[in-house]
Amino acid sequence: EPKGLLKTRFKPRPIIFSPYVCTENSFPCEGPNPCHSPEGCPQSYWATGFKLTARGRRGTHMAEFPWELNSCCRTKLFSSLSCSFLYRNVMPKTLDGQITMEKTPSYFVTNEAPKRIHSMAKDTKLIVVVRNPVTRAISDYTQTLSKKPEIPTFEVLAFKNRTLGLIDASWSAIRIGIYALHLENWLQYFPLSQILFVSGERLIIDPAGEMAKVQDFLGLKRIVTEKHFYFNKTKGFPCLKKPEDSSAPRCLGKSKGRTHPKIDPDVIHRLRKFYKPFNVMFYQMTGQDFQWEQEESDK
Ligand SMILES: Nc1ncnc2c1ncn2[C@@H]1O[C@H](COP(=O)(O)OS(=O)(=O)O)[C@@H](OP(=O)(O)O)[C@H]1O
Repeated sequence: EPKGLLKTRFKPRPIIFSPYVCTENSFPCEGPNPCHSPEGCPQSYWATGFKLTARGRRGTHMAEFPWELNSCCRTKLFSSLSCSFLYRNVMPKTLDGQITMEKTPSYFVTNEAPKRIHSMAKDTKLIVVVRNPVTRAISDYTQTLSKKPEIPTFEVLAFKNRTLGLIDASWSAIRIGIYALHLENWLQYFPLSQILFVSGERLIIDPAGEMAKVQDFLGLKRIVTEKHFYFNKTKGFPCLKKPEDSSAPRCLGKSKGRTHPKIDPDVIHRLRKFYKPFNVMFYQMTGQDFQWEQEESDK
């Protein structure tokens, strides 16, 4: 069974995973493939492509997708397929009472995504998980570092000119955290009422609270509640209690909650100053105060 299929026991509204966004016949993924690394995406998938045989229209073909690839590679592969009508045609249909979900973090910062998604389905509901952009940048860097240990330090990458304190806003780890900028792009196509902003910080402290907002936003009954979570101290994250269809509790994987490197406090301070006006703008745009200015220290 495909791993990416988001199944749910919350009948009568099962959720299926059906990732396609593109309505234009273009290839959105340009530039080097970040998944081309020994521990990343196997080169052979890119060299030969995978078997996409449309055996039926109701999901059997999904098994042909190389779900064993990591999420980065799957996203890359999805992106390359998303503009193919073949791909679109072989996706399972969304049946009555089902919600189709697609989870690709990079869409939030992809210029063409709002227009494409809007032209595909203008009533799409959008959920964005945001966290303090400084912590986000460090987390992003930590993830890259885990794959490429030879990269320069965070402090080096963060600045165009450190003496002048000039932040390098073109570095993706930093650029992605300028949420107001990206949101502006989405608001050209979608009203704010169609976008839910989930606090990444609150998702850890109060997962049930954030999930309640998600369920309300999607028009679902509040089925996921406090009773489904417990806090795993070792992991530092909430975990799901024993799911009905499995014997073990479910925590986030090894790639979540990596220890972040210790960053020079001056650099943190400079970054906080850099983000402050953008954060304030973001709070005004969303009508939500995420309180990132109040966090005293980073992880
Ligand atoms: N459910 C939930 N609640 C709170 N925080 C979460 C959750 N899922 C992922 N994370 C944290 O988000 C950071 C990036 O996660 P991902 O690896 O999933 O990102 S990505 O999809 O690969 O881009 C990464 O942050 P750090 O661990 O601080 O580096 C994840 O731990």
